Amino acid sequence: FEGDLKWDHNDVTYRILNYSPDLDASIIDDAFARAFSVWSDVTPLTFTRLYDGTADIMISFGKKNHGDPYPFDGKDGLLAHAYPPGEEIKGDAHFDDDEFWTLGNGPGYSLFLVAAHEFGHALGLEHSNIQDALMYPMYKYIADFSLHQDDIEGIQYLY
Ligand SMILES: COc1ccc(S(=O)(=O)[C@H](CC(=O)O)C(F)F)cc1
Ligand SMILES: [Ca+2]
Ligand SMILES: [Zn+2]
Ligand SMILES: [Zn+2]
Repeated sequence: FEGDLKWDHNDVTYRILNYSPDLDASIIDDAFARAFSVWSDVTPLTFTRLYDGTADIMISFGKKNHGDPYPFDGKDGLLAHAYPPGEEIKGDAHFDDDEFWTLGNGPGYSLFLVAAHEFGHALGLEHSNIQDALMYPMYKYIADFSLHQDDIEGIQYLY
């Protein structure tokens, strides 16, 4: 998706519009908060959760056609997508609720890992060609996750 280079402010806001039935809402809230802290740990960015109105990053779960020109595809395949910074839908992150969202190493996809990757896009990052980088375009479960140097260099170039 095309978009601006980066946010023109460091105090980025987000709002969780709806939830997946796969995990308890408090678990989802925490997974998103941890995914944001991946990026705030290495930049001057702060992330504040809003409970109404318009936030920079509007987060939602949807299936197939979910209101934008990029429909999801049922189980597997596309897991999620996010728009680069900007107004309106730009910056927003959508998660395919035909996936089974989990956190551990069991079946399904880690909501934390996928969200951390999507939020990278929502901050302006493109894909990495380093397989161990978070921004590598293929999902791979990682137990004790930490950002790769390539991810850190990418985000610190922007902010
Ligand atoms: C590690 O995090 C992700 C890896 C791959 C994906 S994806 O397979 O859904 C990817 C979307 C993306 O790169 O954000 C695909 F092209 F749709 C999402 C998150
Ligand atoms: Ca899918
Ligand atoms: Zn979408
Ligand atoms: Zn991606």
